[in-house]
Amino acid sequence: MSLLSRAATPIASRETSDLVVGALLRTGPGGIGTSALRPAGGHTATAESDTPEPTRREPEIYCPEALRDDVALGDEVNERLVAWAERIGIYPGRVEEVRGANFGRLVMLTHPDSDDPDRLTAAGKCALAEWATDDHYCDDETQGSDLTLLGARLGVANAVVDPAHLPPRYAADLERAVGRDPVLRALRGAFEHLARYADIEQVNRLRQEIASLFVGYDTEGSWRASERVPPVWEYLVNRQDNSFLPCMALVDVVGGYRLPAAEYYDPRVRRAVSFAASASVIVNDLYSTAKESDASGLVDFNLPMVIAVEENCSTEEAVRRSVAVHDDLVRTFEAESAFLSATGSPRLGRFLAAVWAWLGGNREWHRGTARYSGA
Ligand SMILES: CC(C)=CCC/C(C)=C(\C)COP(=O)(O)OP(=O)(O)O
Repeated sequence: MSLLSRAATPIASRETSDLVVGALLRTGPGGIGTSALRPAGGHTATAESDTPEPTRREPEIYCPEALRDDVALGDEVNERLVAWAERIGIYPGRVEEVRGANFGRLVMLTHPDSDDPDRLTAAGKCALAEWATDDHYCDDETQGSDLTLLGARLGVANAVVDPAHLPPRYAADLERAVGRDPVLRALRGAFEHLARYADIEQVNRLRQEIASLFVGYDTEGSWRASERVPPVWEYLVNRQDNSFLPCMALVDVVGGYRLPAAEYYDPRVRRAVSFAASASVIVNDLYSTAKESDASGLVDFNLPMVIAVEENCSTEEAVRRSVAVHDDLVRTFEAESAFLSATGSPRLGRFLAAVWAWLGGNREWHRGTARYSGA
């Protein structure tokens, strides 16, 4: 769950948990669910050794392809994001890891309807600030995360995202807290940059999505603190909030138009986009599972893990079932958004097409980022 190596508490709460979590821990990169995975990079043996390199595998999922891959644009945005991260102070001393994660590539791939580096950088800063909140507050003890402080920190972070209005004396205290904490500065800075392109309705929309994201972070912290593996339904409820929805919510901002609130919050649109959001983050679960079971035997939550625990099945089978959940979500989004596009406004059609494109770019980024491959 973090960009960086971290220490977390092993989780096991049900009778089967030790067994299943143990099985998950024994699986290394490329090891989990191999029969549900397909080779992506081929199988090679080096000249120096007859030992074959581990085959890189990736989940065979139902997902659109990325609509563009402009490496130069992605690099340009990435360098701007890395420079900003350094300036603002997130991930201190880990600049190369931030560069390798290549969040610039993520926004280039997921927003193919803009080639404006500044717009893309604004969206990238939002994503990076949201990720930094997760890593620094929730997942990475080497970056100061502390479960006992999580709720309080997220409360202050939310007061930066949705600015708190305090009596002057206390407002100064809040400002000092922001000055001390790079995560808070990143969240504020990202919103400032975004305001060049987002109107007040779009800014408020993002605030709301981030509030839900923070609830998701808190929920995961509670599972971890209580060493409780949630049932699958509860995991999926949380993963809808703790998802890439805040990124997807910006597709119109980056595209240079606005989907009005009446359409964005239409329950039928909300439902379709929520399916896409859940699918986007199950992709993350599928690609980051190996990273989340690190060599020191630590494990984090992901869909294959909670399915394996609840359904008492092998990790291979749990990956297969997770892929099936993912594919159902994508197909449902595809069908419902096709209907909504056919019957709704041209803007809605454009927005839903952009969410579809976002899914394709998201998977492409997960395929290559050093955040998950360690490349
Ligand atoms: C960009 C964005 C909304 C990120 C915040 C939420 C987040 C970190 C994810 C949705 C990814 O999930 P996870 O916490 O599992 O992340 P890692 O796999 O550790 O990168």
